[in-house]
Amino acid sequence: MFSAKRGFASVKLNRCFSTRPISIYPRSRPHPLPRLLTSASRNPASNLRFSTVSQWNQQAAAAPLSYSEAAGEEIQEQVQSPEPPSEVKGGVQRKDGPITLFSELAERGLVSQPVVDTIVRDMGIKTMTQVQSLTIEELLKGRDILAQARTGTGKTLAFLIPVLQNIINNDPNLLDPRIGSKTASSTDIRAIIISPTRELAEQIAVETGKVTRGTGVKVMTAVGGTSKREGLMRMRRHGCHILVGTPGRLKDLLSDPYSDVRAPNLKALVLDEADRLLDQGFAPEIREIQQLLPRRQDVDRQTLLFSATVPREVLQIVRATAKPDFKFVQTVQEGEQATHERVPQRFVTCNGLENQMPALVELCLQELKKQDTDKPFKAIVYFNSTTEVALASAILQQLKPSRDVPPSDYTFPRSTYIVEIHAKLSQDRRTRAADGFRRAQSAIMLSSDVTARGMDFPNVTHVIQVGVPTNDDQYVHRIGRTARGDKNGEAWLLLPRIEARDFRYKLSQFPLEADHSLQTATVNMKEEAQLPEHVAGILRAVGERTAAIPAHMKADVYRALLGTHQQLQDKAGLIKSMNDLTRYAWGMAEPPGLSMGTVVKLGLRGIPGLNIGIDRDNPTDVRPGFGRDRSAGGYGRGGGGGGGGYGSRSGQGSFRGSSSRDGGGYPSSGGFGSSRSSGRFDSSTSERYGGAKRYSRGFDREDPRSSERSAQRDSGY
Ligand SMILES: Nc1ncnc2c1ncn2[C@@H]1O[C@H](COP(=O)(O)OP(=O)(O)OP(=O)(O)O)[C@@H](O)[C@H]1O
Repeated sequence: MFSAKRGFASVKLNRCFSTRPISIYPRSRPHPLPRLLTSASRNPASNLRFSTVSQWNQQAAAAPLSYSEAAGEEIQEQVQSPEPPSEVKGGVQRKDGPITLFSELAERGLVSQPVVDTIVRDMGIKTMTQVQSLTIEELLKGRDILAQARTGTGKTLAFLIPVLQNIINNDPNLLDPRIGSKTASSTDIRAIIISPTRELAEQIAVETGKVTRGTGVKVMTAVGGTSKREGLMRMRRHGCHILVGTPGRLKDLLSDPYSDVRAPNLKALVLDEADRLLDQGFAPEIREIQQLLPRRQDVDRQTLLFSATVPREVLQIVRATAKPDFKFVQTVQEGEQATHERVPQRFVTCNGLENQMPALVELCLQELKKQDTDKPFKAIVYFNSTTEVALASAILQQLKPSRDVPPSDYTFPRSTYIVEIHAKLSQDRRTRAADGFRRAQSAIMLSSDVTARGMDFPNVTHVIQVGVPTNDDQYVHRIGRTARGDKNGEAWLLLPRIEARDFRYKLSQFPLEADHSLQTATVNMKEEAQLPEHVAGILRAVGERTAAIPAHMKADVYRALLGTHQQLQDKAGLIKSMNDLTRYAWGMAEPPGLSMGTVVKLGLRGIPGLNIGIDRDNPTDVRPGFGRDRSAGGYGRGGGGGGGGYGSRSGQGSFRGSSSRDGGGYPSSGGFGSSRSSGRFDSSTSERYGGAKRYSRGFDREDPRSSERSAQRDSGY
């Protein structure tokens, strides 16, 4: 957990435990709603939109089609945005206009002075961001709000301040730390904040601890992967006013008749990353949590929903269930993508899947060379599956100088912190990885989507995505890890040629520019070539490190990639590319085996090039040539059949394409297409090996709909 020593909250936060979850709120306004119209009173200086259901009916006319109107439903009012810079610069605040300075919250008697002092004096935050300016005052009135604002624009404080103040307004004693502490109880929780990931829940709890410092309001966390018992003991001992957690553990606590965790006077329910929490993966648990809370007819509470992305369906769900005074605050203009203008976005087309790792290493080396003490290189590299994260981490870790690895042009500086994070690690390791990366100056974090949303790592200079993300929202959230607050950052996307169509389809609306600076991206690994020394050097370095990776790890990545590329139409092209990866990058004599069940499930039946009937997950499969023992030895440097992968012997700048005849150089062939293996890779032969019944594991894309669900099951995500 975070501690004051590490530069986080001095308030002691406690984590507890695990799981269940929406028709979001009870329907509280008449249905069906009349079709409403949009009025537009847009401030020319503004690109903000602000809507209230109660105002919809008063709107009469015209104006362009709004988001919701286009959807055939209600209306939105376009209202003025604040203009913080000019007003704030002059130090003169309009007393009737939108609030843009935190100090004014106290001056207007809206927020208690000690709370404002904490924000302004202790946290050093004086001026509000747009989303804060547009929501805080409204939320203080107890309204339901769904707010959409760009990543890194302070949405957390936007909901924390009103949640805290409304609790204090309801029970002013809580402003006094002594009295508040004495009256705190786990059976009288006043606010619940739900986050889709454990790391984010912990981060929000730390932020809440900062804001509540100096008051008697107690903050606790409840996330999976931690001891439920210990968490409960802490909660009972210290009490809790604000509980921050993940859906599974919250549901578990609230539904447990012996937990003593209750919220009979709940004032606020916050859904951070609301669209994620309301999608199919989490919605059932959120629904169950709501059913465990007092009915809104009996106890009035507000619901606060925040995210950088708000798909239309989410808006519709929320509208259908929110209070009549519900507002939709949107600081991202309609049709505009919620990525920051300050993030240059580049894509690199790699010749094949086998070029991605060298291109990643080349990019990191290139950017590390440019770093200086004022701006150290700090990158998050996103992959679409946990196995890819693990493999990349294993390779990159070995590119750091050690007893066995002398520093060279192809190694990272010793000071570069390299760490992996994904849902299959223990919670303890995940927390340590996140903490370590947060504190590090120069660092590379290999990550699945567990860190894609909400995580506020300081000073991230680069977000690099390997492969096309699941959808455009995921792209937005990932690149939102950089350029936070007033910082700058850049985003890179490395994709193989086979994903080009997918890329154009999913990400066409983003301002991505082609980049051709990475030479390793375009090398044709199948042909002999004379390469510049530094290109050959990178290929050699990556090849040697790849050779040392156990075969089963590569086989897992192979299966995961098949899963994450399921939507690709060109199956034959996919298998060919995958087999090139296993051969030219990993030095495998033949592709990892797949059971017939897996092949069928993936829609690959009849596709040439598969190695069917051999599944390392099947313990009865003892055919020679497969499984860990053989293939572990089959990689790497120059074994006759093994290969060595990337340029393991391509010194002096020369770079030799593979040939099954010479079996050496870069990369060696290892019998691909040799008589021994021929026949295995055609579908007719494959059929003969069919019959394995188990569905292979390894399809572990951590995308919003599959893996987080399984992660949730596995580890209380
Ligand atoms: N008014 C402000 N002025 C300057 N910095 C702020 C302000 N409000 C919040 N911050 C800081 O900006 C950073 C990003 O805030 P936060 O994590 O709340 O962003 P977010 O909008 O929730 O992002 P995401 O969409 O990624 O979840 C934090 O470090 C926070 O302390």
